[in-house]
Amino acid sequence: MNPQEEHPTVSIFREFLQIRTDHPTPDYESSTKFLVKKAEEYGIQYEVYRETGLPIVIMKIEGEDQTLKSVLLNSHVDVVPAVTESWKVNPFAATKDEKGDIYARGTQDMKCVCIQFLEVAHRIAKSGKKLKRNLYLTFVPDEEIGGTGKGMEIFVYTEKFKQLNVGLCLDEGLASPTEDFTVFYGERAPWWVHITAVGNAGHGSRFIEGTAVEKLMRTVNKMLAFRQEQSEKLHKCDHECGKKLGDVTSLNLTVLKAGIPQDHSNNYSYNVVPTQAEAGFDIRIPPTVNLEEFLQQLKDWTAEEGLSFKFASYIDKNEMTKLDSDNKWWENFKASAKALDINLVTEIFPAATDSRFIRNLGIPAFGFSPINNTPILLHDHNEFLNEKVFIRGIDIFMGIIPNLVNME
Ligand SMILES: CSCC[C@H](NC(C)=O)C(=O)O
Ligand SMILES: [Zn+2]
Ligand SMILES: [Zn+2]
Repeated sequence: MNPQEEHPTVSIFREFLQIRTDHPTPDYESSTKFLVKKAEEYGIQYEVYRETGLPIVIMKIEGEDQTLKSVLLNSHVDVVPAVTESWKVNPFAATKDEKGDIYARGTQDMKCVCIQFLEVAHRIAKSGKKLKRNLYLTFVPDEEIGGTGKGMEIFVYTEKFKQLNVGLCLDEGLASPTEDFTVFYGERAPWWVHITAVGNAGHGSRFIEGTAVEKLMRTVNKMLAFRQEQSEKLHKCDHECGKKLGDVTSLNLTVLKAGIPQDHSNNYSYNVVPTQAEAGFDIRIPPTVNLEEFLQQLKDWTAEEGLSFKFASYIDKNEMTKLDSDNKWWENFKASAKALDINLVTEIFPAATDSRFIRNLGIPAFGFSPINNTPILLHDHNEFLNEKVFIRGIDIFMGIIPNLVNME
């Protein structure tokens, strides 16, 4: 290839980035059409599964032994919205600068991995050599809005998923700003809690007792005190004991509502004590925390009369993938990394991915995006990935995935 020419897989990546799969109205029909066309071109078996209500593209490279558990490469095709005014380029144009940095929403999260997985399948199919196990690729919708409803949460309970007979799943990780690569073996449980307080009304000039806001504030303050404890645990300990964000419980007050609107012009009735006040928290709980005990903690925080809560996101089970010598997949993965001379760092993913639905079925899953020496820019403005890092990622996957699929 002429050094001036763009690597063909980079061109495919840039084309895929231009497909508008951003929320709130992801164009899944176009991404499906794109992937199907590639599968046809590469001679890879595929089907478009629509039973969950949105298209899931499933590709298969048949292995020698159908009785063995398969390897699943799962990626989501949707991306979060981009605030165009805050970007230095159009976030859906996949502009490449003189350094080879490609700017677009989804460069890191996770259209890079979609195309890397596709290229790995392409190379395996092209080689004509059969691997031991079945290799599947799934391209799923709606991960960015939780994977619930029509996404992975539903798909993993279908007969179709069962038929895939998955033994190991690879899914997204995060970019690493250093030379090392990060592998995620679990993630924190995302609990989104909406607390409502009701209390007494009255004139704003009086000392009204038992107001909704007062009750809510007491709870909010208890929860923020817990937040402070956890933050100190992370920050005070950072250098001494190497705690990472994924090892502590984070809690953010992300919704706060009270007050009686007066009209439609942002005015409030400042002299009316409102009877209702609400707070929403984004809580992320490490898999080492007992979720039943944490639920009890939440009940204790909201025990005062007039307070209630409901979940906007909740899981009562949060399995990790064990990284011990009994996990042959992990041993195999590590051996490949060693042969590639890359250094792996293992962590708990601080946010949520579709892997949680896989791990909760008891299936091991690794979150791994082969991106190093790159700032973590998922969901951020000016998200980018360098083309060389992207291409090296395919070689890294080629050094890992066939070994996993060939595992005895
Ligand atoms: C409750 S599911 C939400 C999923 C989203 N995932 C990422 C990677 O940002 C999150 O963690 O907020
Ligand atoms: Zn993602
Ligand atoms: Zn994301």
